[in-house]
Amino acid sequence: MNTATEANFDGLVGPTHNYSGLSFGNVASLNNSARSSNPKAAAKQGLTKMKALADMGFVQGVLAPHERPHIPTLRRLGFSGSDANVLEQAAKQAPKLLAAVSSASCMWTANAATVSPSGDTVDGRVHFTPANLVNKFHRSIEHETTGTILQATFKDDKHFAHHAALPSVDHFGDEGAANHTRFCHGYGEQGIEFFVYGMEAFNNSGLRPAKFPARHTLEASQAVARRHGLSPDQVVYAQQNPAVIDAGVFHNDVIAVGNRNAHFYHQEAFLDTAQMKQDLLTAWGDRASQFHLIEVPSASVSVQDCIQSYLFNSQLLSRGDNDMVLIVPGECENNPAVWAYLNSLVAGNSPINEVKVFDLKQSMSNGGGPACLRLRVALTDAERNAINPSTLMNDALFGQLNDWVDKHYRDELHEADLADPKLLIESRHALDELTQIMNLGSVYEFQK
Ligand SMILES: NCCC[C@H](NC(=O)CCC(=O)O)C(=O)O
Repeated sequence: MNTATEANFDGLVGPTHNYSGLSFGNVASLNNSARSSNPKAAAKQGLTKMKALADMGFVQGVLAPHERPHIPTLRRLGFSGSDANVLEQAAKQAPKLLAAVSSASCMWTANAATVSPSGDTVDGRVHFTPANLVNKFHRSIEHETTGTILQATFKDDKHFAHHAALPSVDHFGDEGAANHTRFCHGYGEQGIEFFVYGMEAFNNSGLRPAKFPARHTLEASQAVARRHGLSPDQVVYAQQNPAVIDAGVFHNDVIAVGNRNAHFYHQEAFLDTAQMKQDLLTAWGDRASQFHLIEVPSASVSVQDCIQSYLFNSQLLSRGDNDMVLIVPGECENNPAVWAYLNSLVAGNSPINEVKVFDLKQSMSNGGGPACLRLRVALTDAERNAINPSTLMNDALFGQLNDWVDKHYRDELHEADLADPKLLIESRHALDELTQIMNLGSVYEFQK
């Protein structure tokens, strides 16, 4: 029998993880700028979550971090000389630019790409489009390396199709799977791909947020759906409520999460909730009674509580039919309204039967919870067997990566440390070794 499963590929936190306040519209990023970070703890918190999921029986992969500070970008922007000179000049003349090219933001792999499983695509392959992340300069430099790492992980073109990112311009602002969910009966069957956008680029009369940017456009999602060869009647689009973007919900995965036959979302998440429900149920077809719309009312959990706790930035994982576990960050347990809601949810008769809490404080302080840290890839057995096996989490890889973090990572980093030429050298040594551990080949510019 062809049993398909959902794999989660988490971003391994890079050695330059820091808080620089780079993401306008992301409340945690802005509130924690100027704080010092702990890259070693950040990487270990992520590894602990990955290992726990692997131990629970889920297929768990690892995506390598990018080379940071990114000297090639600084050269493109006019800095020259040796790498040490480039760094020194940038630190002196444009420290905020240096912070931007040093961010470890590629750890949030929900934003790495949009993935369409083979059950949904016209050619029966798994399709990947790296997200251009054009709305934030520090993230707009990720997609090329992301594409290279995805290709080194999902190598076999019989099974996997890799596209380039969409044009890097606001009209096609694409934040990848942070705004994309798939509903299905079994992971190998044809599913419904649900794309959520912040605004329409080519329709000036459409509603838009006023204070914070809409990072993702409808036109970007439509282009991804065309490229991936999705069947139009299996695609649903919905606009995010501009008011929640203005409150700090910069990605839809801060206020909704879906899996198989369950959509778990906040009452205020969408501009037109009734339409969203109707469109999903129409696409689902018969057996509509098996589709769970779990709407959390504002009276139980406010939008502010969603943003503070990251209740919906959780991983909704299937252990079997109608049996799901929700992976939430520690902040949910510390928020009385959210914790009370979660306790009533698991006691009720939704498919969500258990909640597991993880400490991801280092990532959360930049606005990244459990769901931001993972890219979901539904895979058939044949596709799973075609993945680079050195990227899959198990006891051996967990041990190796923890030792590697202990050897190379600092336990304190301030924005000012980004100018330290030793940090650049340390990071390159670390990544060079990582490409051997994970059998990636030469994926970084400094290796070429
Ligand atoms: N899906 C979660 C993404 C979080 C990410 N934060 C950041 O890039 C903050 C980086 C900083 O401020 O140092 C973002 O906003 O895209």
